Amino acid sequence: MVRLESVNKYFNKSKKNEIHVINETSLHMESKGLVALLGPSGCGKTTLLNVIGGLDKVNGGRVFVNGQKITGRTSGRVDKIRNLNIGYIFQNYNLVDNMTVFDNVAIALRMVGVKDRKEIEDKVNYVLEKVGMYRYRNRYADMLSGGERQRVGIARAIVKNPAVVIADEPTGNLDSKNTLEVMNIIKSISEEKLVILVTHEEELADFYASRIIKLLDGKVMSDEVNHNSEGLDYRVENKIYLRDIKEHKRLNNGRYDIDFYNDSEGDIKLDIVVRNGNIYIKAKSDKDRIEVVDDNSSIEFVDAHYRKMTREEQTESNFDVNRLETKGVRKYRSILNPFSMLKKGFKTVMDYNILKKILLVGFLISSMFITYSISNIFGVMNITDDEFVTVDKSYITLVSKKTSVETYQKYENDDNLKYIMPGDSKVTLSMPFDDYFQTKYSSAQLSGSLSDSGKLTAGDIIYGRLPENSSEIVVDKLVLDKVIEDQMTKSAGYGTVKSFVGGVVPVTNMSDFTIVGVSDLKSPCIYASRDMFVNILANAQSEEDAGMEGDAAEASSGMIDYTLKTSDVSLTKGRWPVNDYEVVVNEKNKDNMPLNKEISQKVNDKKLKAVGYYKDKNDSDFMLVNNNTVKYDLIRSKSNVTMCPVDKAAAMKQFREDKVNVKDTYAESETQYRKQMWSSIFSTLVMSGVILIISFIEIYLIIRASFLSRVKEVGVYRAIGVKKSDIYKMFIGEIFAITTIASLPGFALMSYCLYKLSHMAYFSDLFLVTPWTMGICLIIIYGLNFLFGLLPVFRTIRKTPAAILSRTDVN
Ligand SMILES: Nc1ncnc2c1ncn2[C@@H]1O[C@H](COP(=O)(O)OP(=O)(O)OP(=O)(O)O)[C@@H](O)[C@H]1O
Repeated sequence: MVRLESVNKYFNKSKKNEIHVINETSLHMESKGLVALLGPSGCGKTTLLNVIGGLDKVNGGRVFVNGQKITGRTSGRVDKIRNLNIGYIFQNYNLVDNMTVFDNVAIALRMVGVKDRKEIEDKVNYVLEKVGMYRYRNRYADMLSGGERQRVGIARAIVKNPAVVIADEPTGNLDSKNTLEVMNIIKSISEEKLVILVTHEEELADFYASRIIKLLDGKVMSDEVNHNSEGLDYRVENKIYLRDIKEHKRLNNGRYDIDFYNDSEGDIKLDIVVRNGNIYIKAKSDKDRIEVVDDNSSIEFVDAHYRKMTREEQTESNFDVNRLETKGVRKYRSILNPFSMLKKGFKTVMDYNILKKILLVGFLISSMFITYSISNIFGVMNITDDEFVTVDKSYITLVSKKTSVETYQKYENDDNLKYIMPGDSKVTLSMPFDDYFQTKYSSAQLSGSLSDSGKLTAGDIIYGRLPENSSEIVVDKLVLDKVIEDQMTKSAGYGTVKSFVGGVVPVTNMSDFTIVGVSDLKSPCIYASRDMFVNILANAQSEEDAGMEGDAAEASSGMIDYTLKTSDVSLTKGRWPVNDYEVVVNEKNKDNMPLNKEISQKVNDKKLKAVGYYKDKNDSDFMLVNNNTVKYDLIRSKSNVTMCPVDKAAAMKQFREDKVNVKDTYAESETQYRKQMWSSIFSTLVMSGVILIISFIEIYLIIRASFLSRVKEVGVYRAIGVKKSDIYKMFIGEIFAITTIASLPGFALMSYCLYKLSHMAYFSDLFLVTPWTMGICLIIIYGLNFLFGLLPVFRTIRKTPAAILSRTDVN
């Protein structure tokens, strides 16, 4: 049944304090009988049992249990063999403290695959009754005395009816009465099974054992069949044998019948009072202690002489091993399924003491930190178009400080370009708030990139409609979004993008434009008719002077398309400037600007020719030229040319091949913005990184602290044969419960706050609160808790059960 072949075991091998605790031991034990291992303390008895029971590894030799080798095999395999074959009674009980007596015993049955509740109940109750613990079956193990715990440990070992029972000092903590009861049970088990017993009490071994092996310093000193002694001289302290007491006096006068037994020398002085049916006894000397013996007391008076226990009395034990025969096929089983795993996890957390519950606040805080940091990192990394895009996304820019009109005209006729315009296309149109008196003198500054309304289709418009004539414009939502953030705009009644539809936008020297539609093309554009571009560029504020008020907005050179003014001024002499480089000036200048003569003002390095005079009641002094001349003036005064290509990529390629300096405005502004943002992103990353690391350390420390107090529990579970996977499950369930109870609310709270913040203009770019960023936060929170939580479990569980227990053995 159990065979050891040249087994060697060392502790602290190759170190100064090396102990050769099992020394070349070979033994063979049959499938029945009670084998007692005797020897002085520290000679290696427990270690030998651990090796046989698969709780510890050997350094050499082989061990077989029930024909199966348990040395040199995986821990899972060893667990299986020992669970199905061995019942272990531990010297220090190894009960699971937070389980009831019943559950401590029942777990052994569940592990060998017994599922039927009734069967479990019958067997557990039977063994508990036999070891005298039935009435305590619902008590938690940590409320039991040492002797009671030992009896539960015995019940657990035998309940599964194992082929081998290993008993390490099973009676070490029992009084003599219980010792005999337990030994009688063990003896009756050994009639059918193999029991290996370690005991210090030689007389017990002599009486009960069928074979006695004596060990010394790890070696077998003797190994003999025990010719059992006749009787067991084992005095039971709680029985007082009255006939062995030397002095006996009797007082019997009819009314009083008192027996007095005394084995002490001194005087006995007592007052006995009987009153109202109660008996009061008072010792006259302080030294005498009085103990009342009644039905509930553990002391028993026996009206006989003490005698050794006889073989017949020993076999009187009515322990019936057959009642423990399991019905189904025995199988090494997991004791937890996903449901019970979670249930146990939540229960464990709920049962935490107050200190541990306070530690849970740490999880709450760290999950808040993690959520904050992750959302912050994503927020600053997530650069959206509206943060940097300033011109129509389809535009490219010809980079040139000064462009010649000839070059400009060449590109104007290029088939690859839909249209071009001088400068960077950015304009600012002022829309005055005329609706209310209070806001009359303020205006909304609509800054955007001038773009062709002809490109729009009805599907691009989210409010209003497409323009129908050249005085109607469409503004993109991106432009308006920036404007409505302003409090003044809101109080002027323009709190929504939609409210801008119908807004009137005056441009100096031109007739008013009306906003007829709002587009949503994520391009910051003001869409107007292409014919209007030159005049808008010449008369509207450019981006730089957008901040200035009033007249500063006027075209700096004072050159105006005469068609815009024909109704305001009257031509007094000459004709309108239909040809390029012709000009009509105010008649007050006629003396120094003679008709049909070149004047000193130049456009495109060419002198203008005065072809007429106008009269204006406002006494203005602008130069009226044709649209081309205005354009030439713009070309020469502005750096860069904005181009709208038919196909951006193809145009860029072509320009690069021709070595023309063009840039993809959208791509470049993105790169530039990213560069500019990097410094702030970097500092955010560092801060968030530090917060994350602090959170990780916090989680690790909390779980580690919590786990250290649990190492013993893990050792106990491993020792009684619970699968490694079940121990992982227990902790997974617990970590899941901790995370759900403590971290999840922290995450939810922080997500809610960040969500609110991210809807405020100032914070909107700082935090990204989307389902997927929050999903990532959750994964990180649960993932980290599992990782750090299972790390100490993993490190501990790799050790043998004996090694885990030896670290925590304080009993
Ligand atoms: N994990 C361990 N690491 C180092 N030494 C150990 C370890 N476990 C036991 N020992 C030592 O090995 C020797 C044998 O210990 P073991 O517990 O097997 O003896 P024992 O005969 O069962 O003693 P006792 O009768 O007191 O229980 C002892 O000297 C003990 O100190």
